Amino acid sequence: MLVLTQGDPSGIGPEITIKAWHSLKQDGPAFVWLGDPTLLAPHVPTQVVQDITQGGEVFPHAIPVLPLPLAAPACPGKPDTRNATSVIDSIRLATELALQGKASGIVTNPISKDVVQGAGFTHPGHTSYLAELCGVAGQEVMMLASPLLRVVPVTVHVALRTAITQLTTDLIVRTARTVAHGLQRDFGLPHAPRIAVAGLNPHAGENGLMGLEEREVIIPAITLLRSEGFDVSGPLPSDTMFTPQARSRYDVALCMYHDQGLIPLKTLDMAGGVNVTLGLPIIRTSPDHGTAFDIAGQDRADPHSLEAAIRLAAQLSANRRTPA
Ligand SMILES: NC(=O)c1ccc[n+]([C@@H]2O[C@H](COP(=O)([O-])OP(=O)(O)OC[C@H]3O[C@@H](n4cnc5c(N)ncnc54)[C@H](O)[C@@H]3O)[C@@H](O)[C@H]2O)c1
Ligand SMILES: N[C@H](C(=O)O)[C@H](O)COP(=O)(O)O
Repeated sequence: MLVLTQGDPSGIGPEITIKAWHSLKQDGPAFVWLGDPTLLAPHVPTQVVQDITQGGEVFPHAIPVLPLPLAAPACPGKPDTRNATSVIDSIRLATELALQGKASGIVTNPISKDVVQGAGFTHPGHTSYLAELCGVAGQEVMMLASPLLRVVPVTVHVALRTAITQLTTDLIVRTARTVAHGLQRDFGLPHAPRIAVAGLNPHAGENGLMGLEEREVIIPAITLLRSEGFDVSGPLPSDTMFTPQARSRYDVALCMYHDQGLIPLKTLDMAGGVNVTLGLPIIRTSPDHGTAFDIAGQDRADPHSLEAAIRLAAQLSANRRTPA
């Protein structure tokens, strides 16, 4: 049974949860909502459950809820830091259920990083918080996966200037190892994952004419990974590595910074994209988008990325239980 966190109650999480439930209620995968039931009712039937195992029998006719009350009423589009504790508790409690083996995985509705950080949350988002809760801090990797493309940013939620200073051969190597393991264990890739490594600079540095990071940082990482038997190509010019022809030659693109990977992923497939955290002892996915405060409460949110996240979490969980 999957657990779905409530996310920021003023965002589109409640709306896309309701829409996803209508799509999944007959054939699943089923989930239990961990949040304030007033966010869903009266728009949709809900039923409080005492135990996550009761979720399966409830799901076809109501959203099963593990209740977690908000501190203040949620107003769509107007986030309230008074609810930050409830937002964070939903993530923490869902993680505990997964670590105890009671939940097969967790799917997280979007949170607003600056709202929770305004309440003292010190992480840049779910990913590092989940790693801390799971006791694997520093081993987490963020992947955005869709049927059209998988991207992994080696540096993530930091300023671009900081990302460039954070880029090291060791970080690229460690990230690639985690990605290869996750693609084989959780995604069930039947072959050695083909990893395409992006350059950092235009034209991948043009042999040092436009930057030295490829020569001094990225190529040494590729060389070391190849010596360990990984199927790695690059450094590739990132302006041509996302064409259909180029994408057919790899299973995942290792990108040097957040937008280098997330722009092509969300441009190609915002509805089918899913955020997956690799390197954790639990399964975690989330939609590839955020809280969309600008459209919250207007019945305009597209639920497809959340539905894809729920389906992928169920698939990854099954693959982890019965490895190929
Ligand atoms: N997975 C996550 O928890 C996650 C992901 C990205 C951003 N965020 C957070 O969300 C907040 C807002 O971030 P942002 O504005 O950069 O990104 P966003 O994804 O919330 O919104 C960007 C644009 O895309 C639209 N959009 C997003 N999801 C949509 C959907 N399902 N249907 C229709 N339109 C959709 C929004 O209306 C907006 O115009 C920030 O605080 C950020 O930290 C969270
Ligand atoms: N995938 C989102 C993005 O970067 O656009 C999100 O911010 C990820 O952050 P967390 O899953 O760590 O909250």
